[in-house]
Amino acid sequence: MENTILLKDITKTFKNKKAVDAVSFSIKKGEVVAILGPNGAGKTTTIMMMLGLLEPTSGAVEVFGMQPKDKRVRERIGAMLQEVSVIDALSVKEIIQLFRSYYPNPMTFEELVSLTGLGEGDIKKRANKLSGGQKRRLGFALALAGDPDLLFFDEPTVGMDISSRKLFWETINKLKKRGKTIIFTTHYLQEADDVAERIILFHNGSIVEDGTPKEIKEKLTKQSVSFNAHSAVSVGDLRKIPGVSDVYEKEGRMYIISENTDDILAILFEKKLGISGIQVERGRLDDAFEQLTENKEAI
Ligand SMILES: Nc1ncnc2c1ncn2[C@@H]1O[C@H](COP(=O)(O)OP(=O)(O)OP(=O)(O)O)[C@@H](O)[C@H]1O
Repeated sequence: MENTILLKDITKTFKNKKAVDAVSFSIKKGEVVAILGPNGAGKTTTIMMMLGLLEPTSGAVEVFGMQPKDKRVRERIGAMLQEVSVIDALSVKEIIQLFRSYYPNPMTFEELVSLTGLGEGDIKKRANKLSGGQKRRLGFALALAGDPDLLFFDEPTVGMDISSRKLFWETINKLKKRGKTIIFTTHYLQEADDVAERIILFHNGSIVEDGTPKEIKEKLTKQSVSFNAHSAVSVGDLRKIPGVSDVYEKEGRMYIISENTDDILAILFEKKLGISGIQVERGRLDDAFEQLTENKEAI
């Protein structure tokens, strides 16, 4: 399948600081990719290089097999970056129409309004009269104006209320169904877990993990069996069960950590301990993320 994006050994140095350090990856058409990592990990810098807004110090970036700055590339890209700066003197409608005019095959105005949830009242307003959330919606509409094949969103849901967030991700799902390639960053890991097919995890300018949310969680988090604690079952006894890596009691529940929760459940039933309220859980992406970035800090 055609690579939409190809990064070959990209490094970006600001003065003496390596913001991005020898990063390589490719993204295929139609992929929905979350770029995650703590503050300062190099996410925005990488996105800026993919957009052709920053030049790499070394390495090469290809988008649709061309240089990111190529006009033919620009016409197929939409981006919503952290700062939405617009022309204050124009109305929302005028700004959207202006952006539409830059592209050969723009989305219709009506579709842009409906996809981004801009209301009747909003489109008449001048840009400088918009609330933070309305500004994000306008930024979203401008990113979609050219009906692009490739979309970038840098922390898109910051400053959005819950319903705006829901609408935003619903629209992303619609765009995904249309075969668009979508790359986004977020600090809300649940969003990445829910929406992304692939997560590229950055830390200190390098990629430390690249895989599906499921793969990353399975690799980095442990499974647990928990049940309502009761006096007949002690932490010490549970620790003796083969395959148990840890046992602890928290808020009235007993947790058993193990790589093989099926075996643990079988043993618990066999012992007829009379336990209740059983749950089997896998750690969340937050846990994986925390573990990974903490470990790397120690190295
Ligand atoms: N224009 C610049 N001049 C100097 N240093 C910069 C510049 N832009 C970024 N940096 C540095 O490069 C590193 C990576 O920054 P970047 O903005 O890419 O991180 P990020 O992962 O997007 O972080 P955040 O989650 O905070 O947005 C940081 O240490 C940052 O201070």
